Amino acid sequence: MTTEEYRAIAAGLTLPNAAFIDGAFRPAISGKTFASINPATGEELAEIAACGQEDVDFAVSKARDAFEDGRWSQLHPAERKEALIRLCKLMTRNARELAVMESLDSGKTIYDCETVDIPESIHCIKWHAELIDKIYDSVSPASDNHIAMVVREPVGVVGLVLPWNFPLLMMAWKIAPALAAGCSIVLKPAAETTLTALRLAELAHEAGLPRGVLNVVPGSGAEVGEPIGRHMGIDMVSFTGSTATGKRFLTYSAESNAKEVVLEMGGKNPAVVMDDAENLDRVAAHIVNGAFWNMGENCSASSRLIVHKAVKKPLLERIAHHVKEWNVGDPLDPETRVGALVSKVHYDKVCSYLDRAEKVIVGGKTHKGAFVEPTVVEVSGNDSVLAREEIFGPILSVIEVGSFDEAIAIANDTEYGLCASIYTANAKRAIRGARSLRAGTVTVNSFGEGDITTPFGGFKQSGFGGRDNGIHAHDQYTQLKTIWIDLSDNADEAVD
Ligand SMILES: NC(=O)C1=CN([C@@H]2O[C@H](COP(=O)(O)OP(=O)(O)OC[C@H]3O[C@@H](n4cnc5c(N)ncnc54)[C@H](O)[C@@H]3O)[C@@H](O)[C@H]2O)C=CC1
Ligand code: BAL
Repeated sequence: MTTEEYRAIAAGLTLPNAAFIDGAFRPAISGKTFASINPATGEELAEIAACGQEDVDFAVSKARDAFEDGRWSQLHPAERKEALIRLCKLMTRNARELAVMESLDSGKTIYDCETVDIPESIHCIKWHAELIDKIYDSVSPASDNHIAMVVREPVGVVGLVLPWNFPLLMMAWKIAPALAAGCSIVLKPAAETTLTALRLAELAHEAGLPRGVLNVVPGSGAEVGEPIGRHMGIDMVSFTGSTATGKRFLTYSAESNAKEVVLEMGGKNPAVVMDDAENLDRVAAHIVNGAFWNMGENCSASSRLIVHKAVKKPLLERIAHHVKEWNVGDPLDPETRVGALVSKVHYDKVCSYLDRAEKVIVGGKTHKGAFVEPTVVEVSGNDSVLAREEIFGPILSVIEVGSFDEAIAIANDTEYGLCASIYTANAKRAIRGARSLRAGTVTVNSFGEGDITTPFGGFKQSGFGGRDNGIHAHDQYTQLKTIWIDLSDNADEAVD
């Protein structure tokens, strides 16, 4: 496919612009709208329904009706599985359209949308669909006179609040296990990136998901996110986004109905390179990918390079070489590897960090239309603002160290604990490092987030209450029930 061909698809798209509630597109009850902007061009893509409290109330009541009457929650697991598999087929049939929509809305490269975001979203939904009729309950080892069943039940109506960096993929990470478990959903996409969420809800309806089960309510954090967090009719919230906003959901829960809260939040993820790391060229390629993939707009981005002084110079030379492969350009050009940042607001934030950079080693240029070159900066130490704060842009901060213990101490000297990497040829060091790094995912001699089979979430202020992905994701959307059955004939025994 060429850029012109992608542009032609973009020009022919019908963009969804209304809330999707109870199986139908609906304008906001207030009639208000907000503009959806293509960050690469600054052009308006659509006017989207700006929902508020009354739309959230309506969506929750429809989700509750759906949950209580069992049209999805009590459907035979095999039928739930079939509906989700039909959804995957529809997504596959519409994959190119979804990829172009995602790229236009977020500034992500069409290359990533086509090779990661859309196929991995489909894979995620399929994986959880296949799991539905394979997870089982248990019987506890109670006494001979009793039998105790430990069963899992769907948690009920769940609120899902999404970020803008992987709009469709984060939706898949959350709706797939929630729907597999039998929950009903009220979902808020980030205001910057609403299009694919609305289109996916429409496709789910076409695939046979009953009305009211998957509701998408676009709008701002204050007008839709907070009402979801505080809603008395929502049993659980799963959120991905910044740590500051994530923590608010704990307050919302405490001040409303003590709903369960699962938070997947920020990261300032270290990549530790020891003096014995093998194949520095390969290490450099991983570091560059970890730092600059998805424009660095990634909670798991390796944004801090903690490198032993013995290999710093050759490693930085190889990093500078690999950065050249990450060309900045039109997101709809299939050759582009670094697209636009998600918005002008976010671009300004990333630029403000660049302005504070003490020593730029590679990159550093910015271009109108929210483009920032992959940039490597050397910082004086881990106290530098560039080493401490989540920038969420293509900026890699380099910190020099002299020993393994110093490297681990600096790696752990952060409020975050989402991901970490260690590069070393020494097996003991690799294992000691992996055990000492306080992060939910540690990769050895590579960058990555695991895959759909492995739980994803953070330690410290990166995560709270549960994990996305893997079989563990089901824990978020189910609750345990004990059913204790008395088998005795004797009334006295029964009291025991
Ligand atoms: N961990 C991650 O994956 C992400 C981290 N971030 C970080 O957050 C920074 C700011 O980006 P934002 O888009 O402002 O992130 P955010 O955390 O504020 O937004 C995430 C979601 O929460 C909603 N939200 C915002 N304020 C809310 C509130 N008061 N109550 C309820 N919901 C609310 C947003 O509308 C969005 O749907 C980024 O620069 C980045 O550092 C942003 C997106 C994803
Ligand atoms: N990288 C997937 C999770 C996130 O960025 O929020």
